[in-house]
This record gives sequence, C-alpha cells and structure tokens, in this order.
Amino acid sequence: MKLNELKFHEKDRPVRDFFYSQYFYLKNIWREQKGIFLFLTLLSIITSIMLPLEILLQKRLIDQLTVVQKIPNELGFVLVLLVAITFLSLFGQLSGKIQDYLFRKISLRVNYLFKAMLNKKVTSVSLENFESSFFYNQVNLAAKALEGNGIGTTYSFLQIITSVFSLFSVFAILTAIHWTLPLTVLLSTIPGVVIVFFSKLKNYKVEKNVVFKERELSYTESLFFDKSYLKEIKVYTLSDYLLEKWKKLYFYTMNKRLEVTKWELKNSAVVILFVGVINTGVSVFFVYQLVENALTIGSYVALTAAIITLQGIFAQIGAHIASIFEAAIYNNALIKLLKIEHFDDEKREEINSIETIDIKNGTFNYPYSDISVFSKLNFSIRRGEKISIVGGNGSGKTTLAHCLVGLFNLTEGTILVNGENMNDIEKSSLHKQVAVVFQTFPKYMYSLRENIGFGNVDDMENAQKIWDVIRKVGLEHKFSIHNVDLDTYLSKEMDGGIDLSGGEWQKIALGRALMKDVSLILLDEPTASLDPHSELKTLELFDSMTDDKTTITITHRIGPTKLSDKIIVMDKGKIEEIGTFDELINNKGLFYRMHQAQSKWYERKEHFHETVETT
Ligand SMILES: Nc1ncnc2c1ncn2[C@@H]1O[C@H](COP(=O)(O)OP(=O)(O)OP(=O)(O)O)[C@@H](O)[C@H]1O
Repeated sequence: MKLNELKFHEKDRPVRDFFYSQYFYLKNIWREQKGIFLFLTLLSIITSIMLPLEILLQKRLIDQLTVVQKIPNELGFVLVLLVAITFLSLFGQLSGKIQDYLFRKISLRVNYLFKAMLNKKVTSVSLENFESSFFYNQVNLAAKALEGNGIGTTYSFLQIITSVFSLFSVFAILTAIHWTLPLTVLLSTIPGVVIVFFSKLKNYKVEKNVVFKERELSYTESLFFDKSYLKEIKVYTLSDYLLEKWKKLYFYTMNKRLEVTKWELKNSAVVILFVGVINTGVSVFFVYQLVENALTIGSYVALTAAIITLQGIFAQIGAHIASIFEAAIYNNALIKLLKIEHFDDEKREEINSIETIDIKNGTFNYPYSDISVFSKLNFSIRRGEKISIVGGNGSGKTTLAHCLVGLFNLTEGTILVNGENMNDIEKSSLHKQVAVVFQTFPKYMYSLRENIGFGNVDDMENAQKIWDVIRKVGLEHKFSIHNVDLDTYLSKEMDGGIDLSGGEWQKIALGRALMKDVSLILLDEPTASLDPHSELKTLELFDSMTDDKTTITITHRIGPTKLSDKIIVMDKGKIEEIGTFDELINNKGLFYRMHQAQSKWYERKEHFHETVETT
C-alpha cells in the first residue's frame, strides 16, 4: 500500500473491516498457537451445550421431585440428577476460567507478534509517512488494538459462535413445547441486539472523528509531566491557559462519546418496554398452560429457565458484538499500518563507499504539499571534499541534506551516488557509509555506553573505543570528576542517572558520529550549542580526521566555512552561489553580505552602525 492510498482509501466500512480483521487475527493465531486455539474452540463448544443440558436435567429433577413426594423410594434417581447438575455447573464455571486463561495466553503471544511486526514496520517505512497526521492517528488507534482490544474481538467472535450452539439447543427445547415460543423469544431479544449494533456503529464513527482531538488531548496532558516543558510553563505562566485548553479538549471528546451513550439510552428504554410486554405475555401463557394441565411443573420451570437463558445468551451476543465494533476501528488501523509498503531493499545494488554524489535537477516537496522546498538544484560532491551549506532560515538546507543521505526521496530529478541512481542502491548499504549529527538530535534516556555506542552497535562493548571518543569530544573530564561509568544513565529520570547540559549533549551526538567508519559525515548545525573553545576544537577535529571522508556541514556560522573546499549558498530553495570562501567573498553576493552581517560584531563600536547600514 502506498502512502497516498493509506490516506485516501479510508472509508467507513466497519463490517468489512471486522471480517477482514478476524481473518487476519485467525491466520496469525493459527500460525502461532494452533494447538491451544483448537483446544479452546473445542472446550467452548462443549461448554455451550452444557447449558441446555442443565435446563433439561433441572426439568427432569423437578418432575422427579413431584414423583418422590408420593413414592419416596424413587429418591436414588433424584440424587443422581443432583450430582449431574452440580457437575455440569462446576464444569461450566471451571471451563470459563480455563478458556479465559487460554485466550490470555494466545492474545499475549499474538500481541507480541503484532507489536514486533509493527515496530519493525515503523522503523523500516519511508520517513515520508511521518509527515502525515493521518499516519499518527492510525498509530494511536493501532496502539489500542495492541493493548488487547483488538485480538479480544476474536475471542468475542468465538463466544458468539458457541452461543449460537447454546441458542439452537435451547430453541429446540422451546420448539418441542410450542412452536410459537422461539418466535416470541426472538421478538423479545432481537430489538436489543439491533440497538447495540447501531449504537456501536455510531461509536465507531465517533471514535474515528475524535482521534485527532484525542491525540492533542494526550499531548497536552504529557506537557504537564515533562520537565523541559514545565520550565517554560512556569516562567510564561502558561498553566492556566494549558489547563483550559486541556479542559476544552477533554470535554469535546467526552461530549462526543456521551452523545452516543444518550442515543443508546433513549432507544434502549423503548426496547426495555417492548421486552417487558412480551415477557408478561409469555408468563401469562405459561400459567394458562399450567392451569390447563398442558404443562408439568418441571416443564414450566424448564421453560422459564430456557427463556431467561435465551435472553442471557442474546445479551451476551449483544455485548460481544459491541466489543467487536468498538475494536474494529483499532484493528483496521493496525492492519493498515502493517500493510504499508517499505522499500524492497534486497533487490537493490549494494555499495561499499561513497565516491561521488551528483544531484541533477533536484526538486523536493514534502508529502501533501504543493510547495517546493527546493527546486532544480544541480551540484556535485567528490570524495574527501569539505562542503558547507549556508543560507537563511527555511531556505531548504536541512531538507536537502536529508535527501543527500537518502532519508527523503526527491519529488523530481535524481541523485546519483557513484554514478548510480540513489533509488537503485540498497538503502542499508548507503546508510552504512553515512554518519550524521542532526540539528535536533536525539537524547536517549539510556546509558552513556548506548548513547555513544549507537553510532556503531558493533562496538557497543568496546569500552576503549567509546572512552577514546569521549576524550575526543572533550567530555572525559566531566565524566571522570562525577565518577560516571559507561553504564550510567544519561537522565535523572533513571536510577542513578545524571543530567547533561545542551552543549554536552551535542558532544555526545558528535561522539556517535565519530564511532562509525564512514565515507560521508553530515553535520547539521553541529556546534550550535558549543562554547567558542569547544566549537573550534570540534571543527578542527572533524577537519583533521576526515581527510578521506566527505563532510557536509550545514551552518549559520560563516567563519568556520573558511575550512571548506566548497560552499553552497541557498536562498528560498535555490542555489544562490557556489564556490570557495575567497571566491564568494569576492563575488560580493549573498554570502558576502552574510559574512559582513556576522563580522559587524567584531568591528569597533564606532564603525558598527556604518557596517549594519551597508549589509
Ligand atoms: N515536515 C515538513 N513538512 C512540510 N514542510 C516542511 C517540513 N519540514 C520543513 N518544512 C519546510 O521546509 C522549508 C525548509 O526547511 P529546512 O528545515 O530544510 O530549512 P533550513 O534551511 O534547514 O532552515 P533552518 O536554517 O531554519 O534550519 C521550511 O520552510 C519548512 O517550513
């Protein structure tokens, strides 16, 4: 399924979705837990026929009791019946517990399978999926299926099937007494089931519509528990505003759900009245039959029990249908996500180094956007070159860099790596050749070892290499004075963990890049949080150690671009200039003006305003 299909094929088809999800779950249950599932099904069917059997035995018992009142030596049979009834009842109760246990076992196992499939899928699909709010809605809904609601529908479905067994047997008992009875019971129960069906259908639609607001609601809630947001919330005194926003979102979702419950209540009241009238009619009919001697007391009791049992079975079926429809939307989202296509990487060409990158007429639009972030870009990079990309905010530098390392696909044009179209190259082999420090880099709430070792998981246990990197990025002193070992967590939220400053985190991110032996290093604002001394040391480090490596550095700092072989100056998605530092300064174009704007800070105070006016 392609990304666009994921969005536009979304229609309300709960019945189809339900059957498809059942097929999907059963297929996987069969694959994973065939034996247990067969046993569970068998046990459910056996249990389902115990119920009518119990009714028949009860009838026999009462009839026998009326005989025993007159002939006491018939008591032996009464005792047999009592034991049999007790056995049936105990079996029913025990079987229920065993079934719950078996299904819990199946669902935990199959949920693990689905979670693993979903985690794998989400980490392998194109990043473009994450550009759509629809995708996040689906993730949110699928999470609910994985909490157990999803596979629970298969259990409900099984229960419905076995209830139908009980239903037929009880129907048979009623029909044997009078053919109108099953019809009467049907009339008294079907309306309730229909109401449940329609209210759940309504619920399905409501859930679908509130999911976006619900995500905003849970995001807002999460802010109240996040230290970094709480700081701003306090300083800007945002708590009243945010609490009010949270309240509005809460009430919005709550009211939408209450509307469905209200509808259900109104309609159920009518149904209850209707059922009451039918039940009274049936009771009057039974009493009449009893008076006329057309019914024995045993049959009367059995009939009354049968009616109550039938109504119970229908109520159960209704409840199962309800849970099935509630979960259909979650299952549907889960299946949709699992069906998103990811690149078939294996059929692509493997590479062992990146020697050249050529971008030809490169144009990129974010998904669902008509605006080109950059268009018709042309330039080449050779192995070992030090490239800087500069330009104003939003000029497309980061997006371009993401395309150059194969994280986004161009909308038009091509990127050639070693002369091969990047789309024909195995992505995993391409990424093996790339190290990155993103502008917004992750801060893993894991150990120091993992935070650095993620740069190259093969060296995760290589303590010497990790300490070497820590030394190179200038963090050794910090960790040694705090007695930090490699297994210390880098977050105070974890046991024994420590917190780092913004610059220290940036050094960790740089460390990750140093762990990997690659052809290309991409640095997006790599020194934005570093003090001037650390910045100089870091840039010199990357410059000296990467002679055979290509580096692409995105930066707003004009000074360090002096170290570059080539500077690409971007403006509003176009390449405004391209050349060496000296060439661009001599051009007196945009780069020169940017350079002037920054160097004004180093002018003597009396020349400051003159320089500002000329830039
Ligand atoms: N996920 C996205 N979906 C749609 N548009 C986006 C997305 N991310 C960025 N953009 C848009 O793309 C344009 C270029 O963004 P980009 O981050 O590439 O710029 P940049 O030159 O790196 O900016 P800065 O110097 O501020 O980091 C921006 O106008 C931004 O609004």
